[in-house]
Amino acid sequence: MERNFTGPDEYQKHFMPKDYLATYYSFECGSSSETEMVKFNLQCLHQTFGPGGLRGKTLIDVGSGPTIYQVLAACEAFSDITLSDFTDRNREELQKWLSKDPGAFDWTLVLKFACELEGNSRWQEKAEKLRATVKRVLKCDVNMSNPLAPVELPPMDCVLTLLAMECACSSLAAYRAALCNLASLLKPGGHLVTSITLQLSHYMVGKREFSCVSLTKEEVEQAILDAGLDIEQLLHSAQSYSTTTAPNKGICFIVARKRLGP
Ligand SMILES: C[S@@+](CC[C@H](N)C(=O)[O-])C[C@H]1O[C@@H](n2cnc3c(N)ncnc32)[C@H](O)[C@@H]1O
Repeated sequence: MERNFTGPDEYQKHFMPKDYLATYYSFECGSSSETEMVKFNLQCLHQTFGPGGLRGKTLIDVGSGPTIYQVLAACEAFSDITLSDFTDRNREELQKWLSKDPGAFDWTLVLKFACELEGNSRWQEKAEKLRATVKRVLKCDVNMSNPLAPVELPPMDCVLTLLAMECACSSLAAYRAALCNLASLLKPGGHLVTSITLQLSHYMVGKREFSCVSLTKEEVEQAILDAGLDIEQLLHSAQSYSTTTAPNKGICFIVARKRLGP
């Protein structure tokens, strides 16, 4: 394990959903680096799950954090969505939005942008559709061979994970092992959809610094192949966060398919 790795206990104690959401998802000043990163992911997700894209019944989003933007496109293509995260606070924040708690984060601007991509303006209907499609919110740890233990779900049609694996893993070896853990949740022929910030060593949540494993595009590609998946699409962008919040060097969005045999 690398020095100064932010492990599960620190996430549980110090990762504050409100600080994370305020920094990365305020979506207010249209041209901030943070907003552009959200738009990049929403555009890739729309391409992946929009017309002619992936379809299926079951999808799990792993390392959801306190966010729902990542399943706005997928809820039109999958009928049973599971959200999951390691920390209690993040799962509580998700439940607040799902149950329309008045203290929940306001996703209106992001919902409107996702609907614009789909060519409709009915963002309230989209919110209701997503609430109806999310069937459960589970605890997960990507570093365990069954990340959902003790829960066991039937093999999934799709595993989604955005901006989480590089935060949850202490080294390249741990990232490679965690990808195998995620692949084990998939049916043969099922899809992994992932977005990874490249060469990011740490990021800020409020005044706290959280570590990441710094990955290159080539390391991510090789890890996916070695986890038994074929890459069907890879979108690489130089887009990055503000250097003071998360000094990454680009981002990679990948769609990969689990091989049918060994
Ligand atoms: C940068 S946030 C990403 C959240 C969200 N997916 C997004 O796109 O904004 C990283 C997330 O990884 C989660 N995490 C950290 N360690 C983890 C682990 N071992 N297993 C699963 N999730 C973990 C954290 O709780 C946090 O929500």
